Order: sequence, then structure tokens, then C-alpha cells
Amino acid sequence: MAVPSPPAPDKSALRAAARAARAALGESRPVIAPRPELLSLLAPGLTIATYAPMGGEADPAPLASAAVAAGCALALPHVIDRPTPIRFLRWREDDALVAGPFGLQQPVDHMEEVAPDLILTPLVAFDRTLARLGQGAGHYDRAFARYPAAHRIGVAFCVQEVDRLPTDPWDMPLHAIITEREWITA
Ligand SMILES: Nc1nc2c(c(=O)[nH]1)N(C=O)[C@@H](CNc1ccc(C(=O)N[C@@H](CCC(=O)O)C(=O)O)cc1)CN2
Ligand SMILES: Nc1ncnc2c1ncn2[C@@H]1O[C@H](COP(=O)(O)OP(=O)(O)OP(=O)(O)O)[C@@H](O)[C@H]1O
Repeated sequence: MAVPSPPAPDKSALRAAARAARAALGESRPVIAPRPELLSLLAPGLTIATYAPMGGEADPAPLASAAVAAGCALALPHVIDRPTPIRFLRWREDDALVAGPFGLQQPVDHMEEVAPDLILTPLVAFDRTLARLGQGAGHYDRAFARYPAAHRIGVAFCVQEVDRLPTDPWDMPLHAIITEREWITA
């Protein structure tokens, strides 16, 4: 009889391990610099959704600045609570942010809602098949379902890579992941 294989780790165990790996970077967090493959996706008039990093997340600011330099407009997610879908609101780099739920900084809620052409997505963990793990509230899963034509680009440190993530029926793979070392595509 075959030796039973150990159960695959579930999403919450993988999330905890990846958060610990990210936290172990401490203050020596690498810079995620723009890469040519990302720059080739940017064009004047496009709307790029970025995010205000929290905790130990990779900072997408150099990527957002490259998008502005390429003539793109920016948007940031606006969060109400776990069950409510996020909305992407117009944001310029000098616009003030206010405190939101989960310790997030976000635009004031009366900014214009916009449809992103490319979504820079914070990752908790990822694998080489471009599967991603987020905070578990489904905020980005639902945003991806609402904007299926948007480019889905994950942003993470390479220590957040895991061998293989479990996937659920609602998971939409990323188109690419940018780390401090690589542009990962399938
Ligand atoms: N910077 C950033 N902005 C973002 C997200 C994100 O992951 N990062 N989101 C992604 O969906 C959305 C906000 N959704 C969130 C949903 C749940 C939690 C949450 O449960 N946070 C944990 C702490 C996580 C940690 O230790 O790193 C908590 O509050 O207990 C956070 C954000 C949109 N904006
Ligand atoms: N299109 C959708 N519409 C409504 N609910 C969804 C949709 N996609 C996912 N969800 C819900 O959101 C939750 C997502 O959980 P999951 O653990 O996959 O999150 P995640 O991989 O961390 O991603 P996210 O960053 O989007 O939270 C699940 O409860 C799921 O039922």
C-alpha cells in the first residue's frame, strides 16, 4: 500500500508562514524597482491601481511613480470592511490619505471611482504557477472578477514564494509577479 502523503497545508497555515518569512526581513526590505516588462504594459491614459503598503508589505511606490512618468493615472483601493467589496478611487501621489480599517491608509471616500487597467496587487504568498494568497477577505478576488480585463500584477519579495499554493474555484491567476529579483510569468 502506498504511504499516505501528508495533507497539503491549508491557506491559513501558508499565510502565517509567508507572513513570518516577510516579517523576518525586518527593516532590510528590498526595493521593488520597475522592470522593462512592466514598463511595456504602461501607456498614457491608463489607470493603474496601486496600494499603500502596510506592515511588512513590498512597497509599490517605485512602480506607481514609473506609471505616472509613463502618463498613467493612479488609483488606490478604498476599504469599508471584510464583506464589502473594495472600490478603486482616483489618487495622485500628493493627495492626502486617511486612516481606514485594518491599519490601512486610503483616499477619502468621495474621490472618483475608476476602473483600473492594471492592478498592482499586494501578495502574502505566491507560487510559480502565478497563484496568489492575499489577506483572505476576498477583496482582490472580487476586484479581479469585477475587472476581468485588467492586468493582474502581483508585488512581493522573493521570500514570499512557496512551492505550491492550493487554489479554489474563484481564484484568478496573476498575469505576472514582480519581485526585487524577477519578473515571473507562467
Ligand atoms: N496595503 C494593502 N492594501 C490593501 C490590501 C492589502 O492586502 N494590502 N487589501 C487586500 O485585500 C485590501 C484590504 N483588505 C484587507 C483585508 C484584511 C486584512 C487583514 O485581515 N489584516 C490582518 C493583518 C495582516 C497582517 O498581519 O499582515 C488583520 O488586520 O488582522 C487587511 C486588509 C485593499 N487594500
Ligand atoms: N468573485 C467573488 N465573489 C464573492 N466572493 C468571493 C469571490 N471570490 C472570492 N470570494 C470569497 O472571498 C474569500 C477569499 O478567500 P481566499 O482565502 O481565497 O482569499 P485570498 O486568496 O487571501 O485572496 P484575497 O486577497 O482576495 O483575500 C472566500 O471566502 C471566497 O468565498
